[in-house]
Amino acid sequence: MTGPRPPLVLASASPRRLDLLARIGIAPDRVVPTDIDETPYGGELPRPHAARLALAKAEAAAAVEPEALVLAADTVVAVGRRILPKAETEEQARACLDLISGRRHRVMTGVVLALPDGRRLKRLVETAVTFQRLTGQQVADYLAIGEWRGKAGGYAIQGHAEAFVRFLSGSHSNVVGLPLFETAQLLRGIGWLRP
Ligand SMILES: Cc1cn([C@H]2C[C@H](O)[C@@H](COP(=O)(O)OP(=O)(O)OP(=O)(O)O)O2)c(=O)[nH]c1=O
Repeated sequence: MTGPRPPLVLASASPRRLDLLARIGIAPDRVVPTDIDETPYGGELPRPHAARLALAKAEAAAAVEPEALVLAADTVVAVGRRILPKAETEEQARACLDLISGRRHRVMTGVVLALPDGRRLKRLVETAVTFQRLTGQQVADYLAIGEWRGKAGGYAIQGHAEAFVRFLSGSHSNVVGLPLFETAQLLRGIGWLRP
């Protein structure tokens, strides 16, 4: 990147993404939450869905911050071709947990870096996760804690649900909401971060 380094804008209302970036020493200059419709299209597959929403968030923030470097992401939990919701009710969270109990599922995050020159750099990162088979009591106890609220797939690996994870293959930070290695790679690639 030639010339002065543009400010970094995080296009996300998620405190997790801010925390994740802080872990690798990155503090965005500004946070611009976006409010886009996150409803999947009929028959939309998980990967294109995550990629589409990440780009939509990036474009929404870039429209108000055209001189900035905009980082956006969207995290989706999928069982096969099925996209699980971001749990807003206990019933939704229970349905998600019943589906992923004892079964391998995938967590994918679309990441988009929007540059002031109009370029859009994209990554799609996938992590495979297998939970132990959950007992009715474990589900009830987990629901009572409330950590599922607003989380894709009805759980947060960075909390009590980590105790259910039998197997994980790929990026852990990707499950929390932002794959740090790939994000750093994007920022290094444009010279914003030192290689
Ligand atoms: C699976 C999983 C998801 N999540 C969270 C990450 C994301 O914040 C959320 C998925 O929703 P997102 O739409 O990706 O993000 P968001 O709504 O929190 O923020 P914004 O749209 O403004 O960018 O689920 C966890 O925190 N832990 C987990 O283990």
